[in-house]
Amino acid sequence: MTSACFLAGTTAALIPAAGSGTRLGMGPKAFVQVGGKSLLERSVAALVGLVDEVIVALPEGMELPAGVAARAIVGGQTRQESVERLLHATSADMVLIHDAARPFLPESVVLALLEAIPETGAATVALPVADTLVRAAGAGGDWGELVTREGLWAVQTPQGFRRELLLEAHAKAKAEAHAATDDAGLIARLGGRVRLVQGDARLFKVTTAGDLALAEALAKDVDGQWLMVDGEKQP
Ligand SMILES: Nc1ccn([C@@H]2O[C@H](COP(=O)(O)OP(=O)(O)OP(=O)(O)O)[C@@H](O)[C@H]2O)c(=O)n1
Ligand SMILES: C[C@](O)(CO)[C@H](O)COP(=O)(O)O
Repeated sequence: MTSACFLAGTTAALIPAAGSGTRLGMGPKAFVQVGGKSLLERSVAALVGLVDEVIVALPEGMELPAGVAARAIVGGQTRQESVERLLHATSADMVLIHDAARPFLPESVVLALLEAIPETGAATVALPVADTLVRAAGAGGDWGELVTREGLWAVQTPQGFRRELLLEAHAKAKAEAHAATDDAGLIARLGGRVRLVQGDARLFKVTTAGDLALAEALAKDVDGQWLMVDGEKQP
């Protein structure tokens, strides 16, 4: 039984961490460290204790850092393939799919997601878009057309599912050679209801160097490494 106790049956956290981090350019991104801990270590630590097991998909030839409370499998050539392999590596009733690249995962968000899954069997964290959006003109560089942000949400992870439901959606996507960038969309494309759960700005995905700088700063705060002088945080 999960310590969260929202769900009947067992729950597994499945962490796709087999990416090459091309846009960051520092090698396998899950192993990049912020504040002395890898993105992977931070993502696993945020889930251990809230689920019954944690499984990580790693690049071929790589191993989990010592002390990480999870087991590892070899990931696929795409995130979609890595998740499919993770789904087949567990018999849990419910699964949480969480990018290792989103290392700052508040417990409150995990609990809210776990509570949302039973209604439809599929839920994802997401944030309402707060910026003005524009579609660039041509190859980019110039303002093209305004895109209304009304009703738009930016999808984050974790995403939570009845495992059988997501297995079926992945199988259909594979049979139809449909490539997707996330998992909830695979359920929605088949007409399944997906609950949107309020995410958190701290759940940003470390994708580029700018994100890494933000992650370094947040890691200091999260790890309580800020020096406080007269009530002010000092870097
Ligand atoms: N074949 C892959 C590709 C991606 N991922 C994982 O999926 C998450 C989101 O992917 P992304 O942020 O795009 O990571 P990368 O693919 O490593 O980045 P890039 O696209 O810049 O190469 C990451 O935790 C990444 O490790 C994975 O498990 N298997
Ligand atoms: C799954 C995801 O994090 C939801 O926003 C996103 O789609 C991953 O995209 P990436 O290009 O694989 O980083």
